[in-house]
Amino acid sequence: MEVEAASGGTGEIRWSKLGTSLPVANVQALVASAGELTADQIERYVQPDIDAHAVLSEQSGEVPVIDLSNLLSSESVDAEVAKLRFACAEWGFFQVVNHGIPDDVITGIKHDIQKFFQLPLEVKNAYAQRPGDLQGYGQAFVVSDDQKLDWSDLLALFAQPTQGRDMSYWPSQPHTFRNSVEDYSMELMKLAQTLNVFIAKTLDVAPELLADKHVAQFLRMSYYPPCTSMPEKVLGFSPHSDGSFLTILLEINSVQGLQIRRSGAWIPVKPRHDALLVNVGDLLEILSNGKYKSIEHRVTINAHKERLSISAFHVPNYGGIISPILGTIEEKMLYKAVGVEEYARLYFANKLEGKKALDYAKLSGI
Ligand SMILES: COC(=O)C(/C=C/C1=C(C)CCCC1(C)C)=C/O[C@H]1C=C(C)C(=O)O1
Ligand SMILES: O=C(O)CCC(=O)C(=O)O
Ligand SMILES: [Fe+2]
Repeated sequence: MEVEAASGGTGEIRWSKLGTSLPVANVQALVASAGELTADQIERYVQPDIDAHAVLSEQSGEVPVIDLSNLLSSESVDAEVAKLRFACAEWGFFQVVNHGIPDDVITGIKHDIQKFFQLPLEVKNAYAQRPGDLQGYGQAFVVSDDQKLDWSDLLALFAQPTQGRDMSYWPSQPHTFRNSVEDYSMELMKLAQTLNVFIAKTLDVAPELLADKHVAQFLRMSYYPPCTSMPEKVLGFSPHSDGSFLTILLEINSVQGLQIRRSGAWIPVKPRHDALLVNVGDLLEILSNGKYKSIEHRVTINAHKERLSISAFHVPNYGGIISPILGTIEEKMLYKAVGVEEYARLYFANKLEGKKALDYAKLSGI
């Protein structure tokens, strides 16, 4: 599909004006400059407690796998819905296979994101975040001069609804980039809506109640450079839960790095070339009254290989309100009703710290 090269988002869509991150060094350039990092630079990235001892690699193959073709077939739907319910309730993460996204769309986005991050810094900087804006090339969630920094760079784009896009942030190099992102974004919107229908089934609520929960889509393309000198001391993405309703992740180059927190341990997720990884976000935890948990996760860094991924955060309308829906409340309401804008503002105003943002929505007693 052709993407128009217009610039400027529409006035009523204010998603990306949610604040900004403090400017910090470009990590890819830091690594490419090859020289030893100064002690001050090292200090900004060294994490005090990575609990490497708590990594349970033997459980890495256990993340549930959901077969979308089984959900779409009348003979197998009930059994697959039960698997989906288990995945959302017990893991908060699942791999989706037979997701129906055409191979050329996946190949295109993977290729073009890799090409974008290979461009010279000055070319990428033409899309640098501007003050007050979440979108663009840079870093996120840096709110103070003394916090630990993540070992990664990112390109963040507001992708849906299309009238909210600011094309001045959409790279025109490689020349296929915009079309690849457009095609991938549209396919993911369809997938998210389909998943929504079945998530509603797992909660025994009418699908219409979830239909407006995936209206907007924000894309984060992450580049995690290798770190030869101290890979076990830095993190590509600090522990956090996603502020979205549902996140869909494509691991671009199959380098392992993502770990999810389960029973106090960290479980590495084995990349699967044939799957998309889906996770429950904070807003779905609220809507399901805590039946489904947005699970804390983090990204570790490889000593020799770069890692790339694209996360698609699906969220309701900016003006929407999320609260536990009837049918999910067994005894009492555990979360209060929260405005999506209100939650988004809170989420971006602070350093990501595990599931701390969600405390805001918790009613006392939990
Ligand atoms: C882990 O990152 C996120 O969860 C996230 C989510 C952002 C959002 C909300 C918390 C509420 C609704 C809107 C929105 C989708 C923006 C990340 O968003 C992007 C934006 C930047 C910058 C980024 O790094 O990821
Ligand atoms: O890169 C990854 O594997 C995960 C990224 C992530 O957690 C996020 O974008 O929220
Ligand atoms: Fe995440």
